[in-house]
Amino acid sequence: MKILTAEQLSEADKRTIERQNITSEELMERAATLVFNEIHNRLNGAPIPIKVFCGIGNNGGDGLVIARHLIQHGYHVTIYVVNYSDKRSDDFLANYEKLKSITNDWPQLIKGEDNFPEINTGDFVIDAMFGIGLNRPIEGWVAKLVGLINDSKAFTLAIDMPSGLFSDKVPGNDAAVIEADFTLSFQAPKLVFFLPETMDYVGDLQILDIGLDREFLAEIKAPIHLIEKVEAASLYKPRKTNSHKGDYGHVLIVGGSYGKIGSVLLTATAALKTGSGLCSLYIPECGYNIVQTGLPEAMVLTDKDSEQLTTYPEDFEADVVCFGMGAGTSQKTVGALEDLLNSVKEPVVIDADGLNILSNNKKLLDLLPKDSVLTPHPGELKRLIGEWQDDFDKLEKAKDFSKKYDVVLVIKGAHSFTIKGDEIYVNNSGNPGMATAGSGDVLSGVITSLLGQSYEPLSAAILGVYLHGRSGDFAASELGYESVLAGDIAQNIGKAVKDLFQSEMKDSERN
Ligand SMILES: NC(=O)C1=CN([C@@H]2O[C@H](COP(=O)(O)OP(=O)(O)OC[C@H]3O[C@@H](n4cnc5c(N)ncnc54)[C@H](O)[C@@H]3O)[C@@H](O)[C@H]2O)[C@@H](O)CC1
Ligand SMILES: Nc1ncnc2c1ncn2[C@@H]1O[C@H](COP(=O)(O)OP(=O)(O)O)[C@@H](O)[C@H]1O
Ligand SMILES: [K+]
Repeated sequence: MKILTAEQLSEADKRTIERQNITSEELMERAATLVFNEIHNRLNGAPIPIKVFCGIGNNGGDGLVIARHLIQHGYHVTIYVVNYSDKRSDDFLANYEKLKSITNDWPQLIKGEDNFPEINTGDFVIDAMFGIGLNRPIEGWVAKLVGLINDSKAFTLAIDMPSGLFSDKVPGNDAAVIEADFTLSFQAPKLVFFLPETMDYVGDLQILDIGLDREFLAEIKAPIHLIEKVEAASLYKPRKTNSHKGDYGHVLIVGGSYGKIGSVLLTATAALKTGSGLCSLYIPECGYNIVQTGLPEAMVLTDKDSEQLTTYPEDFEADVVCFGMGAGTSQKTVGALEDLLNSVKEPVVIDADGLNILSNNKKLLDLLPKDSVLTPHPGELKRLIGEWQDDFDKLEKAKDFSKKYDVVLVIKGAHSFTIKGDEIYVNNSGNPGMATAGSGDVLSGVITSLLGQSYEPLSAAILGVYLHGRSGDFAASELGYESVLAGDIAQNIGKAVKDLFQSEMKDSERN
């Protein structure tokens, strides 16, 4: 799904109005009625106090339409107009008029702190103050109202965007932003919904298809995509009946050191579980018995050093090589990575200490084969590309890095970002149960396996990140977040792959 900017969405609104020959008021009615339907489906007529806070632009207009439908369906609704300016939009005014015929309870005007209502924990608050039109931080008494709503702990539903959040920049440190429990957003997700610095304001997210012009949406150039099941399934390559293990790639996992052999075991398990035909490991000698016992399906070669990697087996023929997990960063191991990069010409996967070695020895970056996949978590990324000012700056720097070294970057996190040049793919699977030791090692195994199965590097990274998250979702639905271990993620890869072609998740599997 395309992630769009405020400008692109406003343009889509305009084109829709032209091509569908409707008024902007009709489009507002359509969009806000869909929101009402969602609320009605969930509340089912419950007599809880609903407080709708409307701005005076079109986001406020949406709020008025939602409130009108709620009143007509017998809900207990109080409407507040947050009168931060007198420049009311036309569609706001039209819907303000419409209220007259359905209620005698006229909206309450808020013009300052004296007009603030009491907001109780049990209230249901609808935030329709600002949407994509916000062009400067919320200030003064409106900021105080945002604080009051947040402090109330009332369940808060944001319409289109939590008020105070911009679609294209991060709010300042003490900016007033609604902390929504749920956001119902129109037509397309916005990037800030997924960035570490802003995602917490959004709560649970649902995108409503409000029927904006299909042709325009298809044509629009969007360098940022949200990856969900349909997008992941479109990348999947089915196995052929008439095939053998040689068709599915021989992966070589290089890593491990004394006390950190488990990491390579996790990576190799994940690679085999993702479908690699053959899996070999190159590890220090101390790991030999551990790996041969823990994973009899894998083959093991050992370094001459018993505790750390010092070389790379140059004449070994693998389809793809992955380097780094548990390897340590000793000078001898730097040499091992240098040997590897001097002998391998196909894209490699570099993770963990492999990334740390690259950060400490920047000249090695020039040796990376084109389209190699690097999978840093934010700490490793910082060492690789330097500090950033905010998440938008981070993405710019990451794009520059990807272009400079011609590599695919996977920035891991609650939503992992896969970056190649100017293209960004935001993952939407996974859960906090995956914040556990070794889950990154499993991801490297999945991506390496897909590369070995002839997926293009970018596709291997996008699909690998999605499948890894989905495997974590299956693990968490069975075990609960706290009990998910990295090995459980690897054990559930098969379910994640099967699930690509199953249409609906059972509720019990939802996270
Ligand atoms: N136009 C359409 O066809 C549709 C628009 N929709 C709604 O329209 C919203 C966008 O509406 P608007 O463009 O009217 O903008 P908003 O309602 O988001 O904001 C209102 C106005 O407030 C002013 N403003 C911005 N920041 C301010 C601040 N910090 N303090 C005081 N005033 C400030 C701006 O001039 C802005 O236009 C969307 O988020 C969505 O909710 C939906 O109804 C779907 C269809
Ligand atoms: N809250 C979360 N939601 C979704 N995925 C998560 C979450 N926390 C961690 N993950 C995923 O788990 C993995 C953690 O990797 P990493 O930080 O390298 O861990 P380790 O070094 O222990 O292997 C990443 O793929 C990341 O995207
Ligand atoms: K809002």
